[in-house]
Amino acid sequence: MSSVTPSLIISELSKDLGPVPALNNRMLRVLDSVSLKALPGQVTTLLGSNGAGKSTTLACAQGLLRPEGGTIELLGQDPFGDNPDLRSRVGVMLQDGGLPPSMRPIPLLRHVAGMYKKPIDIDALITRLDLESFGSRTIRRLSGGQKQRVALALALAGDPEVLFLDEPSAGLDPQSRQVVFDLISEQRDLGKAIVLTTHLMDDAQRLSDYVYIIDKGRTVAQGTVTELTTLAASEHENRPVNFGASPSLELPQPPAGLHLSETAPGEYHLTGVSSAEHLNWLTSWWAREGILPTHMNLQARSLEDVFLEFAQKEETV
Ligand SMILES: Nc1ncnc2c1ncn2[C@@H]1O[C@H](COP(=O)(O)OP(=O)(O)OP(=O)(O)O)[C@@H](O)[C@H]1O
Repeated sequence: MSSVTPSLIISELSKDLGPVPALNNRMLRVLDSVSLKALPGQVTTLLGSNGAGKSTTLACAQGLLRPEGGTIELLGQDPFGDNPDLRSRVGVMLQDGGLPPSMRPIPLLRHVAGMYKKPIDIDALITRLDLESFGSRTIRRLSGGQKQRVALALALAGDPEVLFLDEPSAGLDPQSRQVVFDLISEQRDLGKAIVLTTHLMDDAQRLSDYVYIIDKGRTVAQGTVTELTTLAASEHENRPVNFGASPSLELPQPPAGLHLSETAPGEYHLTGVSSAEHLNWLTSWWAREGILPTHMNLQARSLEDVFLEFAQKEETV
């Protein structure tokens, strides 16, 4: 990571919640040594399954939940300290919305914006998020996706330096999702530090500058999407190759660890590829037999592959 001053630094965070009846009313350790940094001008993503501890991490980072251990520095300050100005520099979109059910979205948004010294251009935001299309309804009558859009608008109202977005695309239709993604990217380009949570690999892959994979309350991996996908490729050793050639080729016996098959007439699939030698074996066979493939690709690993491997690895530890 670069030498830019992080907007958020979390070190060795631990948090207990409960008491939990299923644990004889003992407390449950939901965060265990989570550390992360979020830089301005970047989308930092906490990626993890349901219950991994993402929302709890965000709640601690915002000063809403006091941790049992570890330190948090938000815009250089202690989020639990007496610093009223800090709140106005941070925008929050909670998972459950936390919106007042009897209010209408637009008056609420204007009211909230009025509380900030330098609010964002509210009219432009209303248009971008198409809030007018359901503006006459109270919040309790809005759909889940409509509430999400209102919650995002409220988070942006004060033109904050740091944005905490808990599952920002949950429940959105494809069009609204695109609008939300565009808004997040624009805020990032304006230099805001965006910390978002998701369990959706596609969202993480599309939006993130830096990803922390959280599993069972621990940070199990971190890096840019490229770093994570290439790291896992070298560690876990399987980059399948697909190629097309004449149908029903006589397939040679590949070296140990590789498996070659014809998946459809003229379509072939080689799994277990983990080194240049494996590709050399493949192309040597082609050269020997005079095979010129019609197409070939080395299957890129997705964040999902990486995520599943880390989650599996944790289970077997
Ligand atoms: N008040 C509570 N008492 C006991 N356990 C709790 C409480 N709140 C949350 N938990 C537990 O803490 C763990 C982490 O929850 P958290 O909401 O942080 O996960 P998450 O990663 O945000 O999940 P999701 O993607 O489902 O929102 C879960 O196992 C959850 O059941």
